[in-house]
Amino acid sequence: VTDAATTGSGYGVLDDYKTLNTYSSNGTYYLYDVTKPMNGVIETFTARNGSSLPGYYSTDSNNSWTAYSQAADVDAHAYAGKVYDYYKNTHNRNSFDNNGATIRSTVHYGSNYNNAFWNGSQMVYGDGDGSTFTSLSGALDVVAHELTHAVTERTAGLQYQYQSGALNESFSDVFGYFLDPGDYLMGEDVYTPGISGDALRSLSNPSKYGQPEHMNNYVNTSSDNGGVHTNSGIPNKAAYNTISSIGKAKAEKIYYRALTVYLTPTSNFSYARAALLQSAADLYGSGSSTYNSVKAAWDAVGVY
Ligand SMILES: CCCCC[C@H](S)C(=O)N[C@@H](Cc1ccccc1)C(=O)N[C@@H](C)C(=O)O
Ligand SMILES: [Ca+2]
Ligand SMILES: [Zn+2]
Repeated sequence: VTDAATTGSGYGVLDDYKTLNTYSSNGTYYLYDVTKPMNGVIETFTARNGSSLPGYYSTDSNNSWTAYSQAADVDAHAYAGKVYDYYKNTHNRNSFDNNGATIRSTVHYGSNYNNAFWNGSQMVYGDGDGSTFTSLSGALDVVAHELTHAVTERTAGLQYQYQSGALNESFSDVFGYFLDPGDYLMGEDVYTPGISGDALRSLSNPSKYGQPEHMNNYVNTSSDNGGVHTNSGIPNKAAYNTISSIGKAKAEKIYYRALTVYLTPTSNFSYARAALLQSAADLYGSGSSTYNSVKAAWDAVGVY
């Protein structure tokens, strides 16, 4: 019996049709993408609403992934491939370890689970409860957020607490924007399916969703690892200021260089400003308008 890379198709969480890089073996099709360079693999599993990982390979009998129960699998797989392609094509990074590590996702994690995460080895997505979230892999910015945690872990290693943790969260949101640049919203495609126009967070208006957007409003708390999902509003706003003044193409180069060259596990907001300024100087010159825009972006959020 021949095993082979195949092309399937199906519908995502938003009922959107897409083709899929799959694999056939012994008459069964797998969400197993072998099309990436240097034998990189992207593979998708289902936890079948349990909590053991990775769970079971997502399979189909005829390579037509059209069941509603498969929509989360379809998007986790397709969007992981998109994020792989982004890091390779834009930053010449071959997977999160820059050495072709297998990118593994598991969907249908837990019951009514309103979150997604990187567990140090793989991405994990809940189905949501249908009110706060629908299946979280249905949003490209969510997938990019989670895979960027893997990149951060292998590079800056920003500790997931207090200011370094808020930076960790912010870099995941910012690369979520770079993958999904149609808006400055985060999670809008899967957040509150019954309500249109809202989002979990906004990079342009963090305060719209309860986040501070200036250092004067930094929230001192021990919950949520020191408010990592709250205080990320401050670097998120600085990122919006940067992107809106210098454009996406320059901003993504500066952010990638800061993350991979300068940031460290204990970097705080002030150090992130310095790292981004140094990256801007390296790439565009210290007297450049680009450099001055990054400076102004962080001045505006009160981080020096
Ligand atoms: C398991 C413990 C929590 C891990 C937090 C993960 S990394 C996380 O930040 N998940 C994102 C998911 C996301 C990303 C982009 C857009 C929408 C939703 C997140 O922001 N989770 C929120 C709900 C949170 O944990 O507060
Ligand atoms: Ca978005
Ligand atoms: Zn996160």
